[in-house]
Amino acid sequence: MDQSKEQRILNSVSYNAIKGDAESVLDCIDKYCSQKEWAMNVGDEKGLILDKIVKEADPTVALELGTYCGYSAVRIARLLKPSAHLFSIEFNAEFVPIAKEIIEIAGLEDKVTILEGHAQDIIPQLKTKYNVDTLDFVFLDHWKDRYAPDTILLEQYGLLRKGSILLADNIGFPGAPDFLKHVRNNEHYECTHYPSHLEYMKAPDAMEKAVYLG
Ligand SMILES: Cc1ncnc2c1ncn2[C@@H]1O[C@H](/C=C/CNC(=O)c2cc(-c3ccc(F)cc3)cc(O)c2O)[C@@H](O)[C@H]1O
Ligand SMILES: [Mg+2]
Repeated sequence: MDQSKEQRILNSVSYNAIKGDAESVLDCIDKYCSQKEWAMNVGDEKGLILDKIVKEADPTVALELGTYCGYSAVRIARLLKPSAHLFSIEFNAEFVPIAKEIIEIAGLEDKVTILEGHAQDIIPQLKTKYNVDTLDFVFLDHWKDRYAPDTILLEQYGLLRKGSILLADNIGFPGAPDFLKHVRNNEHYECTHYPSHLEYMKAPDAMEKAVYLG
């Protein structure tokens, strides 16, 4: 059976990236997806905004919703301090092994745990099953209509603390209007908008940072 696009991305990383070098893994994926096959990685331009916010947050415990091929997991994990950890939730069984392999090629397998399943099923288990207290940073990049309900779940399960930083991709396109409605004009959040462009394209996109105020 033909390989999937995600498998071809892994092949390219496996063949071209320098083992243990996270930057070379990111560069390889960005090159492949801008020159060969577009894919929905956060990409190099919005990736710089992600880097900035992760450095600002300097999280001990981080969560990502929507691992996909692991591009943003590598992007985030490469910036984590030694004691820090990233949990990344992904429900597509085809993507999980691909992401695991890409994270391993980047040498970041000890910093990232991929939790296979639906976010709405796993978020309620983070404290009990994964020993999480509260989350310092959350990157939302999964189905756009899940951003709002899953943010509410994070609140309801006491996973956010004063100062927890949420960063959401694709606020411009495909858009996440319910999420924006939830965090903007909400006294529990302080929001910042970051205009940018769609990964590997000229089309406009944006990211939104929402700091939980408790
Ligand atoms: C509740 C739940 N639980 C667990 N995993 C979950 C989950 N919901 C989704 N996932 C997982 O996360 C990824 C899904 C990402 C969705 N991202 C986008 O749709 C997306 C689309 C574009 C785009 C832009 C222009 C176009 F013309 C077309 C598409 C750009 C983007 O940056 C995107 O992120 C994917 O790996 C999926 O399995
Ligand atoms: Mg995205």
